[in-house]
Amino acid sequence: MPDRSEAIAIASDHGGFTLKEVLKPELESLGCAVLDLGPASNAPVDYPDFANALAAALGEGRAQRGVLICGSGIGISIAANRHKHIRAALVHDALGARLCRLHNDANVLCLGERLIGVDVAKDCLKVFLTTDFEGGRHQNRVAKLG
Ligand SMILES: O=C(CO)[C@H](O)[C@H](O)[C@H](O)COP(=O)(O)O
Repeated sequence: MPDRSEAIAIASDHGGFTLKEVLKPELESLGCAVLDLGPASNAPVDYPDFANALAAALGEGRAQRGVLICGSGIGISIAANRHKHIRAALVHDALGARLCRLHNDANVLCLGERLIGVDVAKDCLKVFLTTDFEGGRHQNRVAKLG
């Protein structure tokens, strides 16, 4: 289980709003404090604004890891990875969620609401939160990401 003191920030655009609302109680049931950075409805918004808000929350220590959702997961992951302290992984299944933690020490999970089902998304979330970075040969590689 995740560290109970860990806060997880979550944000989306309109294309990821419904899945964001589904995953919030999942995060709580996993013992995480949830920092919802919006949006508050599925009215059209621009995904970079929400990726930037989440990056700021992690940079300021208001959350330790994050979840970002848009329609495909692509735009919001691109936006998040423009921040040096963010390692955002766009994931489509539990194996991807596991590998992005084991090998890449990803600190942000990105999902595409229009591409994956709710149960797969819940699996990805749980695996992302419960898998530790392997370190070892991966440590230097991750350090070289900047
Ligand atoms: O950024 C994306 C695609 O790379 C996301 O899927 C967005 O949610 C999507 O582009 C939003 O599209 P919409 O037609 O404006 O709903």
